[in-house]
Amino acid sequence: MESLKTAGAIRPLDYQFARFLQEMGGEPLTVLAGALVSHELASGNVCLPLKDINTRSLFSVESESLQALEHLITSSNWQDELSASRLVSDGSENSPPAPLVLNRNRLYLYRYWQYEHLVSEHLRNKGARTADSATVKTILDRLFQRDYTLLFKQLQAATDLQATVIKWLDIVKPDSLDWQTIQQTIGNARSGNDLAPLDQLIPDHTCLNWQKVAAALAATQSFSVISGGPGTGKTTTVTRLLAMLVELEQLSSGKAPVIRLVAPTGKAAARLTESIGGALEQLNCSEAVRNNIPGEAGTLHRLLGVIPNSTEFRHHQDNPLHLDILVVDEASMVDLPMMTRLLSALPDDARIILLGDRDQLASVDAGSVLGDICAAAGNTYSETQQKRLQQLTGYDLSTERPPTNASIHDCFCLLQKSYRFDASSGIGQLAASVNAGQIRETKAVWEAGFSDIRRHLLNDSGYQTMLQLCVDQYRPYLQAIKNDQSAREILSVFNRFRLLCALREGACGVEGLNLEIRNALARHRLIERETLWYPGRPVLITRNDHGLGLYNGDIGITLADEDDRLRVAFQLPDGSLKSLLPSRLPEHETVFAMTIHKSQGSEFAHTAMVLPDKINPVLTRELVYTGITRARQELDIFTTEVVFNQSVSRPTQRSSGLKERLLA
Ligand SMILES: Nc1ncnc2c1ncn2[C@@H]1O[C@H](COP(=O)(O)OP(=O)(O)OP(=O)(O)O)[C@@H](O)[C@H]1O
Repeated sequence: MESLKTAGAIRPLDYQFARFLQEMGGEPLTVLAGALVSHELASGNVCLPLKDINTRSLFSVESESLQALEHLITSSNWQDELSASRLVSDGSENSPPAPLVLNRNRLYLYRYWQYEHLVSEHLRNKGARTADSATVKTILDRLFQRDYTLLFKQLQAATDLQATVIKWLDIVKPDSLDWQTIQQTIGNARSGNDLAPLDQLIPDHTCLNWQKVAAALAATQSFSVISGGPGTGKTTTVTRLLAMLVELEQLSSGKAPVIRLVAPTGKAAARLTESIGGALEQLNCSEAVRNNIPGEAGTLHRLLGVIPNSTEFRHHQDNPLHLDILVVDEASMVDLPMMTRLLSALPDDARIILLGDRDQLASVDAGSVLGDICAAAGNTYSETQQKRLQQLTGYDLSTERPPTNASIHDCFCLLQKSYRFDASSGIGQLAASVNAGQIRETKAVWEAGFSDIRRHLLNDSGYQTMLQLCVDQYRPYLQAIKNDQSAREILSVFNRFRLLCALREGACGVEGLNLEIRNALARHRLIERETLWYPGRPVLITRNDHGLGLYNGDIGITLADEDDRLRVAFQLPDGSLKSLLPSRLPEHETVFAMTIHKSQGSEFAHTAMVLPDKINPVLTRELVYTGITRARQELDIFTTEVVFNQSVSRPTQRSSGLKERLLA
C-alpha cells in the first residue's frame, strides 16, 4: 500500500483509510478492499462490484505493481471473507455500524451506501398524484395547442410538404390520414390561421408529442424526470407544465404553489433564467398564472443555504425547504451526495422535476444519478400509467410493458426531437451519431459536407490553425474592450466562442493552450504580453465563494475602471453585474481554453474542441458528445481519426447500485 501511495497510484486519502481499517483490526483483505473502494470513488464509482474484481485492473495500475498483493487478491473468496469481517456490515437495519457495507455483492464506504439508500428511498416514496383528468386535459390542450404559424413558416421553406407536416405535428400514424385533402388545405393556405382545418384532418390520436406527454406525466407524479438532448424543449416543456400545475392549484385551493428553479452552477442557472424568460413570453395562459412562475433560477447551493466553513446546509430533513414544486435543471451534473442532501431537504408533499441530458458526462464527483434513474425507468409505462397519459393527452401510447412493477417506470419522459438544429445542421447529426456510438455514420456525417462542422487533423499545421482560429474568434471581444463597450456586451461577445479541451495538462490541454493562445493574442497586439493581469484576461472561478456569490464555473473578464484600476466583471445568474479587484477573487485560472467537464451547463454559438493525439482514459463517448453539444451554430474539432473513433467507441460506465435499487 505504501509503495502504491509513493507511486501515486492511490491517493493519500485512500492510504489513510486503509491504515484506519488496519488499526481497527481489519484483516488484510478488508484493508485492501477498503483502499480499493476509496480509490474507486476518485474515478466517480460509488461502489466496488465484487464480480468485477478479477477482471478489472485494480488501482488502475499494471499488474506488476501489484505482485506483493497478488496472492491475497487471487486466493481470497472476497464475498465470504468480507462478509465475515467485523468492519463490514450488510446494510440491513439491525446490522451494527461499520466503515464498509457489502450489499448485493457491491462494496461501499458506509457513507456512500447510505447516500444511495436514501436517494432510492426518497424517490420510491414520492408517489402518484391525483388530479381531475378533464381539467388537466383542457389545460394541456390549450398549453400545447398546435402552432400553425410555425408550421406555415416551415412549409414555406420545405421541399417535401408531407415530411414537414409529419415532423412538425409529431404524426406517428401517417398512413391513416387523407393526404390529398391535407395537401389541398396547405396549398390554399395564405397564413398559419388557414391551416386550422388540420385539427380535424389530423386528429390527436395519430400524433404523439412527447413534450405534452412529459407535462401530463408531471401531473400524475410527485417525482418526474424529463431528459433530452440540446434544444429538445426541456425548458419550454417545464414552463408549460408549471403553468398547468399553477392553474390546477389555483382552481383547487385558490392559492398559487411556491415554485423554485435551480441548477448546479451559476452559469447553468443563468442560462435557465434566460430560456425560461423566452418560454414564459410564449405561454398561452392568464397573467395570474404566468406571474406565479418564477422568471429567475438560482443555484442548488444557494437554495439549500450554505453554512460558511461547513459541508452542511441550512436546509435538511429537520429544516425542510419552503416550496411546493422544485425544478432542477442540468441534473446530470448533480452528484450522489448532493442529490441526497437535496431530496432530504424537500418537504414530504413537494413535487420535484429533474431536467437534463442523460447522455452527457456524469457529475464530476461520484455517481451518475440522472443516468441511473433514466436507465432504471426505461421508456415504458405501466398499464395504469399508460391509460392515464392516454386520457390526458389524447395520444395512443400503447408501448411495451416495463420489465418490473417499480414505480420509477412511470416517472420518466424522453424528448427526442430537437427544435434547435434544422435539417441542414451537421452539429445535430454529428451529436446523434456520436451518441449512438456509430462510427460509420459519424464518418458519413463528416463526409456529407455540412457547412457548420469542420474537422481538422491535429498535426503541427492543425495546431497552428487552432491558434489562429482562437485569435480570430477572440479578437471581437478584445476589440469591444478597446471600443469602450459595456461589460455586459463584452462578456456576451466573449461567450460566443470557446475552445474546449479534453485534458488539463499537455500541449493539447487547458494549461498549455491557455499559454499558447495568450502568446498568440499578444503577438497580434490584442493583449499585453508581460503582466499577469491585463485588460481582457478572462478568468474562470474554480472554487465556490458563497460570501462573494461567485461559484466554481463562473466566468469574468478583466477590465479597467474609470480610475484605470483593473477589476474583473462577472454577470450573476439574476443578470446583475459584479466587479471585483483581482486580489479579492477566489481560486481562478485563465479561460481562453477550458475543459469539456467545466463547460457543462454552457453553450457557445461557436465551439472548438481539441482531443489529445493519444488515447487517454478520460476520452469517452459522453465527453465527445458533451463537447459537440456545447455548439449552437458552428463547431471545429481538432483531432486524429483514431483518437476520435476510439473515444466514441468507449461509453463511460460508473459502478453504482442505484438502478438496481430503484427496480427492486
Ligand atoms: N414545441 C415546440 N415548438 C416550437 N418550438 C419549440 C418547441 N419546443 C421548443 N422549441 C424551441 O426550441 C428552442 C429550444 O427549446 P428549449 O430551450 O426549451 O430546449 P432545451 O431542451 O431546454 O435546451 P437546452 O438543452 O439547450 O437547455 C427554443 O427556441 C424553443 O422556443
